[in-house]
Amino acid sequence: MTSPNATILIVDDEPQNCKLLSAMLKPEGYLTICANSGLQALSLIASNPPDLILLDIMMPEMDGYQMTAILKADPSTANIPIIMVTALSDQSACLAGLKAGAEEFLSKPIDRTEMWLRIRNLLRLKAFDDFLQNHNALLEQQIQERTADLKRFRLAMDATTDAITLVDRATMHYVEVNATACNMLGYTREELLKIGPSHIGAGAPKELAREYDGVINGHSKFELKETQLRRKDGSEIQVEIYRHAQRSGNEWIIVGVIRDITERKEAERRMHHLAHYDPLTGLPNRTLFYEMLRKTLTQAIESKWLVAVLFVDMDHFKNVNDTLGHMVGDELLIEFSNRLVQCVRIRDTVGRMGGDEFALILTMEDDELGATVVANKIRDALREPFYLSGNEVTVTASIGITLHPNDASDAQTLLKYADTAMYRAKHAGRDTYRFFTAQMNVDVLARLEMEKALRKAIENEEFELYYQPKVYLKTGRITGVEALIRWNRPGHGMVSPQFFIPVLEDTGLIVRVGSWVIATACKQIALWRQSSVGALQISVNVSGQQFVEGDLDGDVISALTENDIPPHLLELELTESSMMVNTERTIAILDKLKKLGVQISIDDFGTGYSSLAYLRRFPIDKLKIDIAFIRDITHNADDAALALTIIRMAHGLKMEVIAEGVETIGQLAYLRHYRCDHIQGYYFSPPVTVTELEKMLLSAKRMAAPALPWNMYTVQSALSV
Ligand SMILES: Nc1nc2c(ncn2[C@@H]2O[C@H](COP(=O)(O)OP(=O)(O)OP(=O)(O)O)[C@@H](O)[C@H]2O)c(=O)[nH]1
Repeated sequence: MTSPNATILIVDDEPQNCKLLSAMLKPEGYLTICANSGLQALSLIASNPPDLILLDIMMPEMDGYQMTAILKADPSTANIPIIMVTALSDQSACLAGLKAGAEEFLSKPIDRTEMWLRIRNLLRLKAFDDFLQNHNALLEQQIQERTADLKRFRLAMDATTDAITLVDRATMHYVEVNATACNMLGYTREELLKIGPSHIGAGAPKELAREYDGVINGHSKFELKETQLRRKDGSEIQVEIYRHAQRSGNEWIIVGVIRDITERKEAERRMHHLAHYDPLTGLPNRTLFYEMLRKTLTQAIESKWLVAVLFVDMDHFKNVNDTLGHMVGDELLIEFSNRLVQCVRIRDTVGRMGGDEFALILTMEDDELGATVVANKIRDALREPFYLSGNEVTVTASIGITLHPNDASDAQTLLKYADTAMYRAKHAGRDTYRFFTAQMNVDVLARLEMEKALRKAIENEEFELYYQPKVYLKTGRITGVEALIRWNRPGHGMVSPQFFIPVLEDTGLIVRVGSWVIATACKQIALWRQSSVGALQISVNVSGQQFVEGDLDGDVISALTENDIPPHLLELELTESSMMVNTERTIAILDKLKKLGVQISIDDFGTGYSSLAYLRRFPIDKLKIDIAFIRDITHNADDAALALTIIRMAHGLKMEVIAEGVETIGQLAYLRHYRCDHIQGYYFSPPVTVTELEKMLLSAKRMAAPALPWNMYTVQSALSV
């Protein structure tokens, strides 16, 4: 402070001296305070520090030296300049004053100008000193704040889960890295600060420099890049780098925030795999298969290749699931897919379309023979049994083949056509292949048309029941009838069940139609009971789907109660294969109905599983020998032997036997001879309308016993061979 109104403390035990000095200073604009002793002075300084002290040396109690020493020892007063005022003229007193810490001294008598000059200079120095001290304190505070900031920043940098790196564009070296960067890359900080991003596989130096310049020049202000980095141990790490440029003086610093995305990438890879591959077999799923087929077709058009799509469906796979369980079914699907893969070349594709359906893409340079070769290869590969959890299983497959460009040129149509051709192979008896033909398309459309018409037929009640009599061989009398559905399709006349039953089965409509048959048959039983026809048993055919998807026991029970008829007048005819679906449930339903008194019969016996031992689990009253064995019974020894075995075994199990499709007297004679219980067939009557049947019943039509022995000798000699 140089302004004259600085405060000056005058310390002198002589009040006169104080007054004199005050009088000298006031005109210069200084404020003065006086103290008569050292102690008073110290107390004044403590409450109101002056800018300068004029201090007498010789004072009682505490002299000027002592007071100076005290003030200079205290940091809060050390910078107050002290001028010692002494009457002593010797040099040693002055030096002692300076030694004690005083800045200046004045000799009495005091020269006004000298005093003014000294005071002014000391005040100037003090002001400068004060300024320096303040400035230093400020700088120190700033440094402390910066250090704390940096510490916080470092802590934050090190605490983040992202790696942060600062690269000097000029040297392409790291100039700063956080702890996460070190952990992520497996280097120490010191090691990283000696290298640059190109050392850890971020890119070739030139390429990286180009990228950094792009960031610097603002082509991409913030740039996000997915890449791989190499750890110190050589392992790779998937990262996402977010980069931006920061100017630092004349240099550019590239700040990189690096995130480890290895897990995310793995999850993405897994999701992609799940979305495109079948988890059971590991084969491409339907989605990926389509994609691959589309790509193959594009390439094939360019290269003028032929492409074949094969649709492969296992035959009767459901039986494996139902008899050996789903786990074994799964095992079979895996093994089956392995065999398919082995049947094709590496460049071909095998995919799983769902369930037991697989599809293949084959590219061929010449003709469609290649497709036939593969289809046969598949069939041959399936000849060997599969060994699944201790079970030996043999399966066959039905294969549909379609060709590009012959049949279609887009993936969807090709696959649809291959599927259609596969169905044709199924209908042809399975274990075979079929090429798609234009006629198949026509058939498919006709089938769709029929499906639509059948839905309408259910609503409009266009179905009718015909009845075929069953004759008891001991009496020749009609003891029951089989209800056979007919469809009186408007504009088409009577449609044979062989055309529409498979469509009802495939579409699931059989469940609704099956219920209708049961209800209608029961109504008819009731009507006959009330008429002169009397009690007559009707058997109805039941589909496996009625057990699984329908409410068979509910349908039967309500039809019986609504019409108030004794349950034994209703017989359910089931095929062997329908009993193999969901066996436990089927047995439970049949047991329930059997307990009520409903009769159970096995239809088409001999064509399916044909294990009597297995069938013993079911509550069966009657077996119906399939028409296929009856047809040639009189001249085919095998058929005759089989029919005989069935009759004997069934009787052994206390079941009755009925033969269907009996058309000739020879067949009748054979069956009667070997004690078949009932027959049904054109020999006695074809299926007829209710009216015709009623006529037959009322006229008590019966079957005369054939005159024996009708070519029985031929049959017997054939059997004895
Ligand atoms: N074990 C197992 N079974 C499956 C799987 N996916 C579907 N299925 C079963 O596969 C069967 C497919 O049967 P379908 O093709 O309709 O009939 P099928 O018995 O093979 O008879 P056809 O094809 O007419 O010869 C059904 O019973 C499904 O329940 C699966 O991943 N594992």
